Amino acid sequence: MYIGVDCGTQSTKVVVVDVERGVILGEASRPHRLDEGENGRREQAPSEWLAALKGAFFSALERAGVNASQIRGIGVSGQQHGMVALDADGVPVYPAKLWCDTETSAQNSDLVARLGGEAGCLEKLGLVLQTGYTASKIAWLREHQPDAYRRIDNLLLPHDYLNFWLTGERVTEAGDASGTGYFDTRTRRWQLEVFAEIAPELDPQRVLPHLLEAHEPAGIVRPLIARELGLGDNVVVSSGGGDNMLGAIGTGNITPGLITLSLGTSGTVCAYSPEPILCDNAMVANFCSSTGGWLPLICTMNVTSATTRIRELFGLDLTTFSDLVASAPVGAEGVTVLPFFNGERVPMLPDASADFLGLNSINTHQANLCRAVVEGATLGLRYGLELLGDLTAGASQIRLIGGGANSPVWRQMVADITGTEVICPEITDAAALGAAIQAAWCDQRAQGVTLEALCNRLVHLDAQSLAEPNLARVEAYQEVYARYTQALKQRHQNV
Ligand SMILES: Nc1ncnc2c1ncn2[C@@H]1O[C@H](COP(=O)(O)OP(=O)(O)O)[C@@H](O)[C@H]1O
Ligand SMILES: O=C(CO)[C@@H](O)[C@H](O)COP(=O)(O)O
Repeated sequence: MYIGVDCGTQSTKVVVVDVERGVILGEASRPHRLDEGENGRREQAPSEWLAALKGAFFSALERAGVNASQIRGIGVSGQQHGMVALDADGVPVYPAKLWCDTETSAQNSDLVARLGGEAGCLEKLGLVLQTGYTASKIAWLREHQPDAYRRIDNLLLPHDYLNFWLTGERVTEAGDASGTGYFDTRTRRWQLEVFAEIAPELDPQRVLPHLLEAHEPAGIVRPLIARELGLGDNVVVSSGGGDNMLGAIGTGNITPGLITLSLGTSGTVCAYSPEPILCDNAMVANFCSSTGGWLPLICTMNVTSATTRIRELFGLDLTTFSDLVASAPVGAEGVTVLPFFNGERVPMLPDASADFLGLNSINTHQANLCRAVVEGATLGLRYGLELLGDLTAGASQIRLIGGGANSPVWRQMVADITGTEVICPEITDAAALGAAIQAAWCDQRAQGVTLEALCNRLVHLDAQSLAEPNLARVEAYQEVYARYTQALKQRHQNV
């Protein structure tokens, strides 16, 4: 039995997997709070992740009917980019600034300029720095919290921090490290010249975690934690990775030809490549995978965060919201929403706010507003999919994951807006499943067990979730998408 953990933005999920029988035995989640403030500040206390992990761990085991002593290995997936800066005692010097924090957009623009603009970033890092990546968060801390900055002894990402708590080891791997902004995604090594530009006073040998290969263990669960969780001795913890990297494993996206699309707090689209990617469009993140390959990706910042905002504004539960979305026509009678409540990464508008366009006395009602915000979030992902261009060539199916994938209405909308067949894995929290699969790979690789074999055994698609594009709606969405891109163009001109 193996455990997969996924520390997302809104909650931490845990799955228990029986690898021999190829079944998921139980899953559970626990929420965390998001601390939002002026100027795009979005932070979380890492202690909340630990509390959520423990709560979800015990609950998932109970649901699975499994005793913790039966667990052989754990894999951890985490929201990407978050800055977890620890002091010499392993205590955070400041709350974790998250991937969706845009308070550091000025520091990001400054860093991009100092690295020689987009071309300089591509040459040095293999990707263009974006607000949200870890680099500008460190630069921000240096400028705004110099006392905390001076106490930094280690710079980890959320999944590294959970691995550190489990094992006591300060390590990372290429998938998540590629979202720091001080890592060369082509050579899979830290980029020390760029790191010195961001944090000249910090010694990279001391503060940057040791880089592992994806199949290597982060360590063994330390005795104190093993006792607390009821685990046996020598439980292995795999390298883990960013949630998008482990979501790719959990959808079987470990060879070219598939697209994984996530409707989580963020929206992401990614495709696997066995070779390094050097897409020169600054919005494409040329990340590494957590399997030894590469995973070019686009990320939009306002997906379920945006739909939840409107749903809660109207005081609706998920079912009523979904029914209202389904009741409105394609295109919401001319209402267009650019849902950039949190600023946006793709398109690159970190300081943007949301726009509701085309409202008139006839079309302004709940159903259209609900549909338009879901359409706006989904049209943004089509825009991202188009940016990936040839990187998704040959892919005939979208594997849909994340909380929003539980909605049949949304699944059909993704199929109609992208014109591509959509299917969900049995478990929409594919990142947690991917983490469990990676843990089994790490533990059983020496016996000749391959990642491909494990994915074949454990990634089951849910035939009930299949959504085929409806030709009439695909056609209708061409015009809606044109309206959306026109609104984007207008927005860019106004920035
Ligand atoms: N049936 C559904 N329809 C629409 N949204 C849903 C549905 N089920 C869950 N969600 C939304 O999914 C979000 C959580 O998604 P998740 O992928 O777990 O996020 P994260 O990993 O970023 O924490 C919540 O905002 C929740 O409201
Ligand atoms: O920043 C990115 C990807 O670059 C986000 O995708 C985060 O990794 C957060 O993921 P979710 O909480 O939405 O799953």
